[in-house]
Amino acid sequence: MTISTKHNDIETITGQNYVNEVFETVKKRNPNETEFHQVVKEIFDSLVPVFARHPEYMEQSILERIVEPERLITFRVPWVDDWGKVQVNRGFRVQYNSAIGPYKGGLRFHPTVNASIIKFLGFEQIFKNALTGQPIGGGKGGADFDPKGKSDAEIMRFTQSFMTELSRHIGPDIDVPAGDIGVGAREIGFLFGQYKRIRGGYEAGILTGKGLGYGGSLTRTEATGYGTVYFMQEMLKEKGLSFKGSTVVVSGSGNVSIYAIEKAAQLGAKVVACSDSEGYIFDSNGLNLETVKRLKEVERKRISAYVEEHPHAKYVQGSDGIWSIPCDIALPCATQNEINKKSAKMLVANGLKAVGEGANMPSTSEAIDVFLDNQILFAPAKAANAGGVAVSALEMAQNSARLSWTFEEVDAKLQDIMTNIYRNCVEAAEDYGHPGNLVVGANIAGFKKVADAMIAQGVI
Ligand SMILES: NC(=O)C1=CN([C@@H]2O[C@H](COP(=O)(O)OP(=O)(O)OC[C@H]3O[C@@H](n4cnc5c(N)ncnc54)[C@H](OP(=O)(O)O)[C@@H]3O)[C@@H](O)[C@H]2O)C=CC1
Ligand SMILES: N=C(CCC(=O)O)C(=O)O
Repeated sequence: MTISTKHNDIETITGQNYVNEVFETVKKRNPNETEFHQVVKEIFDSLVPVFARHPEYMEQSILERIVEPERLITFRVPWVDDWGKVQVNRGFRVQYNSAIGPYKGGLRFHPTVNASIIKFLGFEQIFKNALTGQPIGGGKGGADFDPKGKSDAEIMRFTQSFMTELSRHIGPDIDVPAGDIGVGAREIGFLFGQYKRIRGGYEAGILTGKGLGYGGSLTRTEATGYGTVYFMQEMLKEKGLSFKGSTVVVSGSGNVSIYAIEKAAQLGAKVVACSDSEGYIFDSNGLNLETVKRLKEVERKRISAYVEEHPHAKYVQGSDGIWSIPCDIALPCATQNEINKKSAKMLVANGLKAVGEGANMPSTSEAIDVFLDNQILFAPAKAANAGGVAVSALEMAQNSARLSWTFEEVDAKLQDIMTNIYRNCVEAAEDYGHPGNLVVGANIAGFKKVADAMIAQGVI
């Protein structure tokens, strides 16, 4: 069905004109949302060659539809701190796109969370989830709550208040949240308990990243970090490179970072540095991961405490400085825009061979240009870090079937998924005239799957 649109002379409208026109509308409709604009521009620019071959997407105004969330919910989150003082935070959930499945995406608790952050993460999630091959749509949520320094009791009271509101909008076949920055096993547990209390029934599939004792999946904790390394392994292999014997720098020291370090080391790499939001550690012998895990996952300490146990190591204040350390492979696994143009140039000058984005949008667009212009192997976030949400979808499948797979079974599925994502990105890049550019490949491969489903389902 061809719907006539304002583009009545489609043949003269190039894909770039169409993209530019819609992007201007996006900026006007979403003023000052810089992170959201950044991710939209990257994805839109990748899609230009698609419209030349598929004018039907322009005729159906697919960009105008896909960039506008199906709904964005904000809500008040009141809670009482340990001194009896009432605190108020703002909660969000963007239910971005359900063309290929229920909304699926993490929850981020961090003081910087706002509509722009949630929409950038949610828009990115649509295409990431499509790349996994799993039946999951795109969503994301969170709150401007800072978990750092809060007691377990305060975390519980905040998450219970947050879920009291969010529970109105989610369900195992509607919207399934999970973890992200500031939302780990502890927070997921409290969220699940409150949801179960409100629902009055046991809906295991309402959240993923659950504890193993109440419906969680083996390998989910490791999945994002492992998956990033599995994706990189595919990319390196094609160039005769490997993690074995490579020097690696990994930013962050949270869930994604820790398990990227673990898998890289298992493959024979020497991981010499990691960071947190206050600074980074450098250990020329290779990081002692057991120490990092205990400091971060058990004692909830700053990464600076590492040097008290390993005095030969160095702690430097300021997390940005980590990119001055010479390495073969950089794995940014902390947060958005952590690698800028200056850091990218420094990495390249120091002998960088490959980048794997474990975090969401960790490289600025200028940094990506530096990597691609210097033929650095670049694994973009929506492809490289899709292992987490992919195993979340496997957790949903296990919950639906009321069974549990072994660690090895899930890990094998994860490896297959990451290999397929890599192949699909390579093929899409070649097919649309950008061989080797996995940014373009990932965006096109993810977009086409969602766009075709949207067209099949009519103008809704
Ligand atoms: N968890 C998941 O399943 C997935 C997560 N991701 C992405 O991976 C990244 C890390 O997430 P995750 O490991 O889950 O989160 P965690 O909260 O477990 O860890 C986040 C890490 O990044 C650091 N960090 C956070 N904000 C900043 C900042 N502004 N500057 C420097 N460092 C910072 C934190 O340091 P500090 O402790 O000092 O705050 C911490 O070391 C995020 O971009 C997330 O969106 C992507 C796919 C899946
Ligand atoms: N935070 C995540 C994981 C989302 C999920 O597992 O639903 C991401 O893909 O960015």
